[in-house]
Amino acid sequence: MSAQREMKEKNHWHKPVTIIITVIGVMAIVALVTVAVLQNRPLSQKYKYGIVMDAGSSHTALYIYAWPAEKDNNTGRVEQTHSCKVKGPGISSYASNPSKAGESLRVCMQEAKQLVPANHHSETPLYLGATAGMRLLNLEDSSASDRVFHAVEGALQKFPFSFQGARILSGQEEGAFGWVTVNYLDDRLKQGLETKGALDLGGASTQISFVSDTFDGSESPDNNVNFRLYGNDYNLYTHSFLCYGKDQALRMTLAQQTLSGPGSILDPCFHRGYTDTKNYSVLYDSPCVSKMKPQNATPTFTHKGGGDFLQCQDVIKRIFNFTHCKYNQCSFNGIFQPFLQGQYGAFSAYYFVMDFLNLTDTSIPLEDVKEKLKRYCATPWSELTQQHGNIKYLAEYCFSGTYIVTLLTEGYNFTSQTYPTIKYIKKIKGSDAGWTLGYMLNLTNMIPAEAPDTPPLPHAGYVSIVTIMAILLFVLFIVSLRPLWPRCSKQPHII
Ligand SMILES: Nc1ccn([C@@H]2O[C@H](COP(=O)(O)OP(=O)(O)O)[C@@H](O)[C@H]2O)c(=O)n1
Ligand SMILES: [Ca+2]
Repeated sequence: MSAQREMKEKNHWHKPVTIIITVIGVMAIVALVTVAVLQNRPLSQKYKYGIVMDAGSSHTALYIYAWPAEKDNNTGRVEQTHSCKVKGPGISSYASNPSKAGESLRVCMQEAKQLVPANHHSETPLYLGATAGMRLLNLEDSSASDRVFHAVEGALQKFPFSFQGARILSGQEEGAFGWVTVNYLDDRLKQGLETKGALDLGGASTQISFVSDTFDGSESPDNNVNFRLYGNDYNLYTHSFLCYGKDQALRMTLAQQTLSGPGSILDPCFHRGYTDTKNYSVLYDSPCVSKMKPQNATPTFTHKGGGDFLQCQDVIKRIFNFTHCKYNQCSFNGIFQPFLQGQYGAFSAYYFVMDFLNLTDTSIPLEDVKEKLKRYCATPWSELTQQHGNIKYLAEYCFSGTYIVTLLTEGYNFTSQTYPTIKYIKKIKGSDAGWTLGYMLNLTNMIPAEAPDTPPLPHAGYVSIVTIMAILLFVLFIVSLRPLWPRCSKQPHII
């Protein structure tokens, strides 16, 4: 009994002062770590928003983007949180009734109003960018395109967002911003990795954009866009072919076959058994073909399908001009193009068409792709309508698939060897591939020219080091109290 009491008395761990020191020590560590962690935690996830409307030749789409508020000029990733497809045709189709163009956007705008939190409305920028449909309308009748823009702007200003204007993008902008989008979403820009080329196929124009080591812009300055992003310089080659989107290319191919104004044509790009009566004045109502309009033609012609891939390739090739090139090398129509380099992302109609044809897998050899197209084009129209019903664009997929293969190989010079460098893509990490995201990133200065300063340690590493150091300090403190420790556990026996 007395030995036990004596031991208790000698055991300083039971002294109130030691207990108090230990408790204070533990509390100090907890407080220190808590303050350090809280002070440096990633700030709470408040978001900022941006809205871009893509007024394409065939339709308009609205995209909402969001990003963490504290990181807008830094490392945060901007993501597409919503998209809305406007009902009806593209705004350029409302040339004779502009107010309807404005009205058509209302449903998607209402949706955006619901989805962006109300307290963010006034600070959310809203952009509308128009592409080749409006470029063509502007060429054809600039006051009609002004009226469409006026109506569209009036409609968009009625919404509580920060409307930044509606304008036509140049072909270079459309190509370059598509390239920015693909490489931003792939995280290639921030990490300074080799970039991917971008291939965009629209209805009225098509873009090719890529970085080539053999291109410095001197040979063809019009095709050169320079960027400095995250501390890296990019010398981008880009070209937009107006009229070579798939809908205008179809018109040009039809125009090629109706130059002499026949009453009926057998078109190899349409299926056997397909027949339709078309209006000459409608077919030639576009600056892409208006000069080819046959004289003294009947008002209509019968459009019949022949279903022959190889012949279809031949008529498509006729819309490309390969005869003159004042540069070392050209794609077509006398346009300079450097050597193809690296990987490519092909989106918009490239994806829609190849997806429908089950040909998005580019590990399928090019020869097999052509073989499959040959079989598809030879499928009778009755068989196709039985299989698919009367879906939109069904009659055009033979033409569109053949056009894509011809544009890529004959136009841009992809070969059987380089075809697998193309990937048909719709989305990257949840955001649609297209020019809209790149356009917004540029206008909101969201991609810095220089690499942002990053903290020397990631947050988790920082927390671990603070915790370890605090525990170490406490252990050192306890060790420094050694003279106060109980002598030896065997002491009671000695006594
Ligand atoms: N589901 C869809 C949606 C669009 N598309 C096509 O994709 C193209 C989109 O072009 P766009 O309206 O952006 O036209 P541009 O102004 O970019 O030339 C059009 O040819 C549409 O017909 C498609 O094939 N399948
Ligand atoms: Ca487009």
